[in-house]
Amino acid sequence: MRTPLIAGNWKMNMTVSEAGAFADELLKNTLNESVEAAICAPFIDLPVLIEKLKETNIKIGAQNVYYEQSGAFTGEISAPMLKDLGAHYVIAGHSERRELFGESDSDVNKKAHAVIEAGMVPIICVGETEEERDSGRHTAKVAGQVKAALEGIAAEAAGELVIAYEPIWAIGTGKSATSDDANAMCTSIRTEVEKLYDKGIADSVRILYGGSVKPATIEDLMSKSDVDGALVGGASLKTDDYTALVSGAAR
Ligand SMILES: O=C[C@H](O)COP(=O)(O)O
Repeated sequence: MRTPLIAGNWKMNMTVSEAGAFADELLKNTLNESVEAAICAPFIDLPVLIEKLKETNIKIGAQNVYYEQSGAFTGEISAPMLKDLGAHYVIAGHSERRELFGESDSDVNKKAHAVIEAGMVPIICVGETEEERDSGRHTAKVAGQVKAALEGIAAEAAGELVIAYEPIWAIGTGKSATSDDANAMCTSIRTEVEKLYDKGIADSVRILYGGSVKPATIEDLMSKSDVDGALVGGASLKTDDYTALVSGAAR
């Protein structure tokens, strides 16, 4: 049985003061404990979140990482730095990074390796453009991204992974995939993982859907067999919506 996961992705939002205030507000709410809750925040917000939420089960994650351990890489943050800080998750290959910052499948794979080697869990993002879906290439595109991201990842680590299926056309647009379409893609991702490893690993990998998920849509998504939670952008920025998403993800 896979534990449902709601991972907020704050993207480039929230100053340190705002992050601190969010944590203080969140502490007043009761989060459903049968669901794993995580917040992936800008690097500068991680210390305040980790400190303020340390008595809770909420896991804190980063939104990016550089795959080298240390060295002359001005402006970058390494996986060992994030681990030392207390991060649990690191998003790798979000479509905004792929599209706006030129991140390749190979970069995503190196990032996933670095995160695992440092003892954290990558949330690997995959997803197709609207044009790829309209032309029927979405399944192949996503399978290719999964295969490339998992290249060389050992079976022991693979079962712990989180993969987020985020159709690019549904991100921040208010246009969500139907729960059936989301589930069909999550199923095909699980099938790809089974091809690369085995059924046991495919059954334990958590696969999230992302793209305009709101408190009003989470229950329908979670009623589907292969959707294990959501990676949530906009709706994770308000404590009450975030709390409602966690409640709605309970099975
Ligand atoms: O990582 C989260 C996704 O990009 C979804 O963002 P959104 O919920 O604002 O559409």
